[in-house]
Amino acid sequence: MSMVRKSVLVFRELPPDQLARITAVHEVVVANPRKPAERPAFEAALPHAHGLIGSSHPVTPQLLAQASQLEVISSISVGVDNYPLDALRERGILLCHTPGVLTETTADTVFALVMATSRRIVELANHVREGRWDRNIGEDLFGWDVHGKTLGLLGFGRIGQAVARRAALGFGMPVLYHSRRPVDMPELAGRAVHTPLDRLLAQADIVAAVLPLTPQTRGLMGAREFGLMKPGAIFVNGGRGATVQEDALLQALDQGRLRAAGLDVFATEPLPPDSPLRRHPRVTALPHIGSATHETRQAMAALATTNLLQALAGQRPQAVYAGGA
Ligand SMILES: NC(=O)c1ccc[n+]([C@@H]2O[C@H](COP(=O)([O-])OP(=O)(O)OC[C@H]3O[C@@H](n4cnc5c(N)ncnc54)[C@H](O)[C@@H]3O)[C@@H](O)[C@H]2O)c1
Ligand SMILES: O=C(O)[C@H](O)CO
Repeated sequence: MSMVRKSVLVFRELPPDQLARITAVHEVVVANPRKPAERPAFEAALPHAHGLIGSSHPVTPQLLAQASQLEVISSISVGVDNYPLDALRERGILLCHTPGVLTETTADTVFALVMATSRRIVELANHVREGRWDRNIGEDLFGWDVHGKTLGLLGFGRIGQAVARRAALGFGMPVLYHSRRPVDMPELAGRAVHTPLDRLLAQADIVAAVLPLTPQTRGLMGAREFGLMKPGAIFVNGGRGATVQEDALLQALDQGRLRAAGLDVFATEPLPPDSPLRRHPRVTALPHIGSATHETRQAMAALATTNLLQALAGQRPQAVYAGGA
């Protein structure tokens, strides 16, 4: 790799071993703009930065305009909705991300939400914790079987396919999926069927979204779509919050149309303190933990660091989302 020292701005904490790989080659400033005390250092470093590495902070076109030296942004995420794709393309700035290394972990989280909502795991664990388990439970606390139910997947990329494997092979669930194009998955032997959105919503018992946020998917699930779902169905979201119109979801829950919702992602994160989704009795809400295990976050940081170092050395990075000459 090239030994030309460049300037790197780390805008989210990196594990020490990955930070050391960068400091061995480049000048590094670590400053998280989400922390008010670190914001001035972030702003001071931005005009000199050749590389940015981090996640969770929206890189606006205004912010990008200040980064006049920028060659690469290496995101520690697979989702790239925080970045201004057109402006990056226009300036020939590379955008790298971390596909693949978080697929299985995120699929585990999505499936955990399917299980938790169907079997009322959090609600019933609280029942025990709060000292209310004083007799055999009755029908009012029974759950709903997962095995054998029809799963509808919105999005059938890396994560959608990993969820489908769990569902079809582990739980005997027929899978319907909605995606931009049909996918050949020989290991599922026809048990995952490409299906138009409206038909999927009408036929699935459990609908799980694992979509990226794009202009086409923003607000995809609204009142009409929740209205098409089977009465008593479950909705899970492990993709991006803004693909769902949250008011419409709340209405479907309050009207008793939906049995429950399991959500890892929200239109605004962290979820505002007064959001009804925080305390709704039929909602299992998680703080965006899809990929949040020690092993996976380490693998994401390592891949993002490799992407950054390769780009700054003039090589084609391992996982480029867009851009570059
Ligand atoms: N909850 C989490 O912590 C977490 C973790 C990882 C990823 N994610 C989110 O999950 C998304 C998917 O990740 P992936 O690795 O599976 O991505 P991917 O690119 O492999 O798959 C995306 C899928 O969405 C489909 N799609 C895209 N636009 C569509 C549209 N307009 N209509 C129908 N289908 C459409 C594609 O056809 C594809 O099947 C990421 O972009 C990210 O936003 C969330
Ligand atoms: O897109 C991703 O990688 C996840 O949401 C984690 O940020």
